[in-house]
Amino acid sequence: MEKHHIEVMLSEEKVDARIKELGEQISRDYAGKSVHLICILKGSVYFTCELAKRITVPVTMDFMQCSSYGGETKSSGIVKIVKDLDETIMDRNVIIIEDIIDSGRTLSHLKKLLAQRNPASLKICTLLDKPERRVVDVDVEYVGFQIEDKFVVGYGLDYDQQYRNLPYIGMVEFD
Ligand SMILES: O=P(O)(O)OC[C@H]1O[C@H](OP(=O)(O)OP(=O)(O)O)[C@H](O)[C@@H]1O
Ligand code: HPA
Ligand SMILES: [Mg+2]
Repeated sequence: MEKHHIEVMLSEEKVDARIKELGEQISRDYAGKSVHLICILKGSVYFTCELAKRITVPVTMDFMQCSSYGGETKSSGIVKIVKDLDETIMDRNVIIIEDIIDSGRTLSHLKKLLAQRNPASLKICTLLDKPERRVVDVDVEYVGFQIEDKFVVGYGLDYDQQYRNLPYIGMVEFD
């Protein structure tokens, strides 16, 4: 890893307050139904857990893992499925939960893959969106924050597997 330090971009209070709002919005949108949250490992673990606590309709969860970044700050462009879902999503109201949409490659690939499995509905919820970096277009229904083009860590996001446990979103500044 290059020499770097971390600066706060979004405080713990801001992130928590926005997740509460997203939970309330999802609860309203799915009133009278249940939701099946798909947590994309590893980055979205923290966000998925906090969001699930703020949703008031019945929630079930499953986990999937893709990888494209490895130890780099640039996507390799190849999305690998490392772990598939345990359960069927057929006829369920599925929401893919992501920590960040950057190039859009991961979510575009996942949305196509999951749409083929006949869910009742399929939406995407991401904590962070970096629109400037988009290479592949993807419709995202729920966005926590739009951010500038900085490599960010914390709240599940890593730089070479470090910093996931920071309770805020920090940006990596290279010294
Ligand atoms: O829009 P994209 O350019 O595809 O980037 C977004 C994806 O990259 C990160 O995952 P990563 O592959 O680093 O796995 P991780 O969650 O285990 O860190 C992040 O969690 C998203 O899944
Ligand atoms: O800014 C980022 N930080 C960490 N992981 C990422 N994966 C895509 N973009 C990022
Ligand atoms: Mg990563």
